[in-house]
Amino acid sequence: MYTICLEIIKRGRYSPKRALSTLNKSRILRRSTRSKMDEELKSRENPVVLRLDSSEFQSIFTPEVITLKNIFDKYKYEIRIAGGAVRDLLIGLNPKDLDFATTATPQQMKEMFTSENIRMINANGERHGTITARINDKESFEVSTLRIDVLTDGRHAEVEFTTDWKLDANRRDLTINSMFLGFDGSVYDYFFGYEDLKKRRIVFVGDPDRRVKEDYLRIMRYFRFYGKIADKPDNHEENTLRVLKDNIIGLQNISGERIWVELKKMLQGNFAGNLLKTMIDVGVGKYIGLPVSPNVEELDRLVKRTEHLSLHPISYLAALLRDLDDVTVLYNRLKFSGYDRDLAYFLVEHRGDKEGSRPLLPYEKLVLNSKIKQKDAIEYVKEVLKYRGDKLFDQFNEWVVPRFPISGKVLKEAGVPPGKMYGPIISKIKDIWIESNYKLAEEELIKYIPGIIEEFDKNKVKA
Ligand SMILES: Nc1ccn([C@@H]2O[C@H](COP(=O)(O)OP(=O)(O)OP(=O)(O)O)[C@@H](O)[C@H]2O)c(=O)n1
Ligand SMILES: [Mg+2]
Repeated sequence: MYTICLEIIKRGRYSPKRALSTLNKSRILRRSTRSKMDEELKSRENPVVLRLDSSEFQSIFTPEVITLKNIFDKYKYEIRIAGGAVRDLLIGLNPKDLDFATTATPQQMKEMFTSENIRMINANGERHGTITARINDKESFEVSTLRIDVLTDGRHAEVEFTTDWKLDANRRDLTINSMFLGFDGSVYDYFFGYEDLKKRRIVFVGDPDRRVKEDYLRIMRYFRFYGKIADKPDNHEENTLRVLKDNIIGLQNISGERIWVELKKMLQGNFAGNLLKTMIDVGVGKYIGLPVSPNVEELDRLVKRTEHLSLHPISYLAALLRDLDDVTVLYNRLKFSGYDRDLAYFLVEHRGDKEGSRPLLPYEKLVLNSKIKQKDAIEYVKEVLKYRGDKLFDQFNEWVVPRFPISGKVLKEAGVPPGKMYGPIISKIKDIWIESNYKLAEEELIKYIPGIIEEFDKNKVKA
């Protein structure tokens, strides 16, 4: 441990004080321990488990990807597609982005790309072994040097580069995310990820406790990938849930933004409501800004009545919140977008609205009198109707927003002197127009102006 400590200080990335405190907080994996673990870890001698037919993966080889590959070939470095893209291809999904892994060090990549006149962007990743190359000014690719995480504090890692593919697979979170794809279609799978994918099991690579302690965000990722891969809502391994529970406090140091990225994707996937409940059971709630006793009964009701619908991720969270203050606390922790925040406020405020004789009227009013963008208000109303499981959803969907005929220009032409009165007058006429079910036209509406002004004047005198 002493040697590692000295080495870290020597590398100059940490001050001696910070290095010591990081060491105290973290798990040190000495190389001897690491190789012992590797021996113990169930892994495969021959990692090539299958060869994909070219029709299964050719579509990802754009001319830019081929250019990238040719450069690595020319300099005799190995390069393979890594992680999520391999997983997605194997389950028949089109990967949305490709991450590459290579035996070349960042320095070697920099020299190679410089000689080949390839632009490199975002130098920040270099410390962790990632170089981003921009090919043909069209596509950017992240290429990461194979690495092991020597030192982790649950958020960041101090890395060491390697040319051993198995060691790089070994530092990844889940078996299904630890595979590589060669350009000839070979799938390299050291830790039985392909089997787990087929069995729809979400399994950490090696010791789950160690994996989670390396990066506590993996607690959230576990649930996200469960929703993506599993075929039953509640088929977790008991030991895995226990490990997540034991480590839950680690989430407190993970940024809200990173948590929200994972949580949002989880809530957009399968079994969102069930998984949210399991997350609460393992104790995630208080670390992600949910109230001490989230309203799980409301979530249950929501899930039951909306089974056939796809809800906005915010709806599931809103169900757990009891009032507007709860929304503020959640927003302060997760820092979601202003749109998402206002949707949460809107849902909590209007999910219990009572129905009158014109059931759509309150929703029409929300849109027509909205202070936010009309387009957003329409989306919010649709979501609240979905949330309520309301039959009105289809009816509201067909509703065409009518055009309000009165503007400042009309008032001016009707002889109202310009000034502060325009806003309140327009708003009053709008109410009359809405109540008339949008039947009254401009000529009829302007007839109300004198009466409205008279009433305002009377109120002014009284005040
Ligand atoms: N906390 C993390 C984050 C990422 N990874 C590894 O880095 C890869 C890429 O991470 P990311 O892009 O976040 O996830 P993907 O698996 O690619 O999923 P997505 O398709 O949603 O991007 C993962 O597959 C996994 O091997 C990891 O081990 N631990
Ligand atoms: Mg990815």
